[in-house]
Amino acid sequence: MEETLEELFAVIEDRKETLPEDSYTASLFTHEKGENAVLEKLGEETTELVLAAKDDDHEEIAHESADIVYHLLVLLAMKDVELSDLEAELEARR
Ligand SMILES: N=c1c2ncn([C@@H]3O[C@H](COP(=O)(O)OP(=O)(O)OP(=O)(O)O)[C@@H](O)[C@H]3O)c2ncn1[C@@H]1O[C@H](COP(=O)(O)O)[C@@H](O)[C@H]1O
Repeated sequence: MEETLEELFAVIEDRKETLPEDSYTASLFTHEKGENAVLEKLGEETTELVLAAKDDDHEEIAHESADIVYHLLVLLAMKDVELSDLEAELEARR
């Protein structure tokens, strides 16, 4: 899991740097709505996760959770927050 998150975050940071035209991630960094594009996605997907949880739909819960984690990592990269900052915060709570 940790490796998956680190690899995904590295890809996101690369997309932020290189802004390929065909990249969904890059489109979030260049969106005309600015950071609101990713913030809106996080809001929508959180609502979808709540509905999936209410339905006890395990597959959908995993799907929406993955959407949220991905968009959360995009937000961290957008705000120049490192993955290690998130990790340190979680570690401090143990
Ligand atoms: N993990 C993701 C990822 N999760 C979600 N998404 C995109 O996020 C968008 C979600 O928006 P929507 O909710 O409107 O899409 P949807 O499928 O209709 O929504 P649901 O019904 O599924 O909730 C879709 O376009 C997905 O393709 C992602 N896009 C990219 N990644 C990762 O980012 C990497 C780089 O991707 P690119 O930037 O596209 O090259 C990929 O290799 C993946 O590892």
